[in-house]
Amino acid sequence: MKGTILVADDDRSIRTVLDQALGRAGYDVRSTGHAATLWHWVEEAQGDLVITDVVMPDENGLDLLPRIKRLRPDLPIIVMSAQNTLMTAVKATERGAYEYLPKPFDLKELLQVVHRAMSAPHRRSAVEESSPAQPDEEEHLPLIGRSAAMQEIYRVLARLMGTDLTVMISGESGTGKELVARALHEYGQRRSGPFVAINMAAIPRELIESELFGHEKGAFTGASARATGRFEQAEAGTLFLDEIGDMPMEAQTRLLRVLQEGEYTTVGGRVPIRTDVRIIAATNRDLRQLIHQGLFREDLYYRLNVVPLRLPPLRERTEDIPDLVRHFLGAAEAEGLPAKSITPEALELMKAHRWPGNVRELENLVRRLAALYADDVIDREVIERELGEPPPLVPGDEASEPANLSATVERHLSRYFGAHGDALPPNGLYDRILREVERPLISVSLAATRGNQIKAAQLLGLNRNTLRKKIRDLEIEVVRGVK
Ligand SMILES: Nc1ncnc2c1ncn2[C@@H]1O[C@H](COP(=O)(O)OP(=O)(O)OP(=O)(O)O)[C@@H](O)[C@H]1O
Repeated sequence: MKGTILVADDDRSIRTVLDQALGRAGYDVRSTGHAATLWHWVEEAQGDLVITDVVMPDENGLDLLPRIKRLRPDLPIIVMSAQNTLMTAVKATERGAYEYLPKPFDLKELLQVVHRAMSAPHRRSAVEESSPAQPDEEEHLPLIGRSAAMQEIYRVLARLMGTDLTVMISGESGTGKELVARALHEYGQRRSGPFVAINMAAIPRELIESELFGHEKGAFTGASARATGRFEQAEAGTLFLDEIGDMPMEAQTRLLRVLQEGEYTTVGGRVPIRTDVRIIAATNRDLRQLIHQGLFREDLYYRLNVVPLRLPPLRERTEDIPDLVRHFLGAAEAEGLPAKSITPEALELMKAHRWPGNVRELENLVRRLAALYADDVIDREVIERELGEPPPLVPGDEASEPANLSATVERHLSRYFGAHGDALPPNGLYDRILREVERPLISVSLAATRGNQIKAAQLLGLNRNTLRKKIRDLEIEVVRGVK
């Protein structure tokens, strides 16, 4: 036997699955539906690893964790939970869990974690007994969403909690980059220090260096007095550098030096100032592309990209929309706006929307409805009116409307299959069909924008260079100024 695993979960089917899978993998398994029995086994010095659920009839598994850790600090514990909030992930990690797995979990992944835990030299997990990150049950920085994508983010955040690592958050505008940066700070070691945010895109380029590092009196025209910079303000805390891709080259060079040497000088100053600041950067632009174009320093990129964290756009996690809507409706109510509910049909319609502005767009819509809409129930018609049918790409061109576009694809497909009789079509169908759809889509967009590739890229939600490449690859003719 490779060792004994103690399993606690009140769901019999999960116990059965784990019994079988772990047994087959060569482990001895003891399982129970009660926290008390698990605790009893642990007290008796049984088991080499614990896998526990959080909600059990007699006790919360998370409350058991510190007790187990105190009694047997070397016993690794894997926590599984269907609650799937950031708080559960954070608490499990904070209380010494070896790993946290949101339910439903992938059995293969669980087995990998078990093998890892059993073969790792049993390190004592750092249990923060004295200062829990967030003593209250309520998350005061609520990150909403239980989709697989968000759960992965919670797990990374929980793991980062005990570290001071530099994090690079990427994601479209409005996906929650700043919220995640704040959560990293609030649940991290520096939570008693300041959180200072600066948006590179919002500050005139020539002022960025002085904003970041401060300046001496007379350093430039208009510098009538010495001013502190964000680095100084963030001392012993976290500095959030938003839209880092918009940072001018000279400022990048200066920032790189700070990251390498841990000190900087103010603009116009000579004396090096030591700094102790954790950096979190964010970008909605493709930094690799900026590097390629010579607009971003590659060495700085590697310094910042220690832990990359990608926030998915809302359209990739539409299952989170109902929770988000309820959350924002609740927030509006807490601010004194009338209570409202929303119908399932309205939510379905919202799930079908593309949300180019991501969570921010959704939040604004819900707030607007909470404030301005008279009825208590938000139904499908309201959402239809608010989100509106997207206008045809080319006004008057029916074929370019999305519904007709999919009909066109279907027509193409049936023609395609028809041409091959009963025989299967040749391989590579997916790419062929995509090319067939891509071509008219790009041509129509270019026609709609009179050949303006920047506007067409915006319309399509494509990067300008990606569009250019596609135009070249698909040999699309661009006619300027003609509709
Ligand atoms: N998972 C989430 N749960 C709850 N609220 C969210 C979530 N993600 C984003 N929000 C809310 O959406 C709004 C936009 O989020 P945030 O400002 O963090 O996005 P961002 O990615 O930093 O945007 P930008 O790139 O435009 O600065 C905020 O009001 C934030 O509270």
